[in-house]
Amino acid sequence: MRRFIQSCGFAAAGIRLALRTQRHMRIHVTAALIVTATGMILGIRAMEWALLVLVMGVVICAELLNTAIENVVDLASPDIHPLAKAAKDTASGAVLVAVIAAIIIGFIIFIPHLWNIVL
Ligand SMILES: Nc1ncnc2c1ncn2[C@@H]1O[C@H](COP(=O)(O)OP(=O)(O)OP(=O)(O)O)[C@@H](O)[C@H]1O
Repeated sequence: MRRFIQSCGFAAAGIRLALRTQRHMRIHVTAALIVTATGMILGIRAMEWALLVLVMGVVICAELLNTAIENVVDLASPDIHPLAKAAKDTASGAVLVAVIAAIIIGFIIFIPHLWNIVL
Protein backbone atom coordinates (compact mmCIF):
# COMPACT_ATOMS: atom_id res chain seq x y z
CA MET A 1 0.00 0.00 0.00
CA ARG A 2 2.87 2.36 0.88
CA ARG A 3 4.49 1.66 -2.51
CA PHE A 4 1.18 2.43 -4.27
CA ILE A 5 0.86 5.78 -2.42
CA GLN A 6 4.50 6.56 -3.26
CA SER A 7 3.84 5.79 -6.97
CA CYS A 8 0.77 8.07 -6.92
CA GLY A 9 3.01 10.79 -5.46
CA PHE A 10 5.51 10.40 -8.35
CA ALA A 11 2.64 10.48 -10.87
CA ALA A 12 1.20 13.64 -9.26
CA ALA A 13 4.68 15.23 -9.37
CA GLY A 14 4.82 14.46 -13.12
CA ILE A 15 1.46 16.14 -13.68
CA ARG A 16 2.53 19.19 -11.63
CA LEU A 17 5.79 19.41 -13.62
CA ALA A 18 3.91 19.28 -16.94
CA LEU A 19 1.50 21.99 -15.68
CA ARG A 20 4.44 24.18 -14.65
CA THR A 21 6.54 23.75 -17.79
CA GLN A 22 4.07 23.11 -20.65
CA ARG A 23 1.91 25.98 -21.87
CA HIS A 24 -0.24 23.57 -23.92
CA MET A 25 -0.94 21.46 -20.82
CA ARG A 26 -2.27 24.57 -19.05
CA ILE A 27 -4.42 25.38 -22.11
CA HIS A 28 -5.89 21.82 -22.16
CA VAL A 29 -6.69 21.92 -18.42
CA THR A 30 -8.30 25.38 -18.76
CA ALA A 31 -10.37 24.13 -21.73
CA ALA A 32 -11.45 21.08 -19.67
CA LEU A 33 -12.58 23.36 -16.81
CA ILE A 34 -14.55 25.58 -19.23
CA VAL A 35 -16.16 22.49 -20.83
CA THR A 36 -17.06 21.12 -17.36
CA ALA A 37 -18.65 24.44 -16.32
CA THR A 38 -20.56 24.62 -19.62
CA GLY A 39 -21.80 21.04 -19.16
CA MET A 40 -23.07 21.91 -15.67
CA ILE A 41 -24.82 25.07 -16.90
CA LEU A 42 -26.46 23.24 -19.82
CA GLY A 43 -27.41 20.18 -17.69
CA ILE A 44 -26.01 17.56 -20.07
CA ARG A 45 -26.90 13.86 -19.61
CA ALA A 46 -24.87 11.11 -17.90
CA MET A 47 -23.73 9.52 -21.19
CA GLU A 48 -22.68 12.93 -22.50
CA TRP A 49 -20.62 13.49 -19.31
CA ALA A 50 -19.03 10.06 -19.78
CA LEU A 51 -17.96 10.94 -23.34
CA LEU A 52 -16.65 14.37 -22.33
CA VAL A 53 -14.66 12.97 -19.39
CA LEU A 54 -13.20 10.34 -21.74
CA VAL A 55 -12.07 12.81 -24.42
CA MET A 56 -10.75 15.36 -21.90
CA GLY A 57 -8.76 12.53 -20.28
CA VAL A 58 -7.42 11.38 -23.65
CA VAL A 59 -6.26 14.94 -24.54
CA ILE A 60 -4.50 15.44 -21.19
CA CYS A 61 -2.94 11.93 -21.37
CA ALA A 62 -1.72 12.65 -24.91
CA GLU A 63 -0.13 15.93 -23.74
CA LEU A 64 1.57 14.18 -20.80
CA LEU A 65 2.96 11.47 -23.13
CA ASN A 66 4.06 14.17 -25.61
CA THR A 67 5.92 15.93 -22.80
CA ALA A 68 7.56 12.66 -21.72
CA ILE A 69 8.65 11.94 -25.31
CA GLU A 70 10.04 15.50 -25.71
CA ASN A 71 12.08 15.09 -22.53
CA VAL A 72 13.44 11.67 -23.53
CA VAL A 73 14.32 12.94 -27.02
CA ASP A 74 16.11 16.00 -25.57
CA LEU A 75 18.05 13.66 -23.25
CA ALA A 76 18.96 11.15 -25.96
CA SER A 77 19.52 13.61 -28.81
CA PRO A 78 20.33 17.17 -27.67
CA ASP A 79 21.67 17.87 -31.18
CA ILE A 80 19.51 18.26 -34.28
CA HIS A 81 18.65 14.85 -35.74
CA PRO A 82 15.94 13.77 -38.23
CA LEU A 83 14.82 10.95 -35.89
CA ALA A 84 14.50 13.41 -32.98
CA LYS A 85 12.35 15.58 -35.23
CA ALA A 86 10.26 12.56 -36.33
CA ALA A 87 9.68 11.48 -32.71
CA LYS A 88 8.68 14.97 -31.52
CA ASP A 89 6.50 15.73 -34.55
CA THR A 90 4.71 12.36 -34.29
CA ALA A 91 4.07 12.87 -30.56
CA SER A 92 2.67 16.36 -31.30
CA GLY A 93 0.52 14.78 -34.02
CA ALA A 94 -1.00 12.46 -31.41
CA VAL A 95 -2.05 15.48 -29.31
CA LEU A 96 -3.51 17.19 -32.38
CA VAL A 97 -5.61 14.10 -33.28
CA ALA A 98 -6.94 13.91 -29.70
CA VAL A 99 -7.78 17.64 -29.65
CA ILE A 100 -9.61 17.46 -33.01
CA ALA A 101 -11.65 14.45 -31.78
CA ALA A 102 -12.45 16.34 -28.53
CA ILE A 103 -13.62 19.42 -30.46
CA ILE A 104 -15.87 17.32 -32.73
CA ILE A 105 -17.39 15.47 -29.73
CA GLY A 106 -17.86 18.81 -27.92
CA PHE A 107 -19.80 20.18 -30.90
CA ILE A 108 -21.93 17.02 -31.17
CA ILE A 109 -22.83 17.21 -27.46
CA PHE A 110 -23.25 20.97 -26.93
CA ILE A 111 -24.90 22.14 -30.16
CA PRO A 112 -28.28 20.39 -29.53
CA HIS A 113 -28.38 21.83 -25.96
CA LEU A 114 -27.53 25.34 -27.19
CA TRP A 115 -30.08 24.92 -29.99
CA ASN A 116 -32.80 24.12 -27.39
CA ILE A 117 -31.97 27.35 -25.52
CA VAL A 118 -32.11 29.47 -28.70
CA LEU A 119 -35.43 27.97 -29.85
N1 LIG B 1 16.74 17.53 -31.60
C1 LIG B 1 15.95 17.93 -32.60
N2 LIG B 1 16.26 17.58 -33.88
C2 LIG B 1 15.47 17.96 -34.92
N3 LIG B 1 14.33 18.69 -34.79
C3 LIG B 1 13.96 19.05 -33.55
C4 LIG B 1 14.75 18.71 -32.39
N4 LIG B 1 14.14 19.24 -31.30
C5 LIG B 1 13.04 19.85 -31.75
N5 LIG B 1 12.91 19.76 -33.08
C6 LIG B 1 11.82 20.32 -33.92
O1 LIG B 1 11.28 21.46 -33.29
C7 LIG B 1 9.89 21.23 -32.94
C8 LIG B 1 9.59 21.87 -31.61
O2 LIG B 1 10.37 21.21 -30.64
P1 LIG B 1 10.34 21.61 -29.11
O3 LIG B 1 11.26 20.74 -28.36
O4 LIG B 1 10.52 23.09 -28.99
O5 LIG B 1 8.89 21.22 -28.75
P2 LIG B 1 7.78 22.20 -28.17
O6 LIG B 1 7.63 23.39 -29.05
O7 LIG B 1 8.14 22.39 -26.75
O8 LIG B 1 6.55 21.26 -28.37
P3 LIG B 1 5.16 21.46 -27.66
O9 LIG B 1 4.65 22.75 -28.21
O10 LIG B 1 4.36 20.25 -28.09
O11 LIG B 1 5.46 21.46 -26.18
C9 LIG B 1 9.73 19.70 -32.94
O12 LIG B 1 8.39 19.30 -33.19
C10 LIG B 1 10.68 19.31 -34.06
O13 LIG B 1 10.07 19.48 -35.35
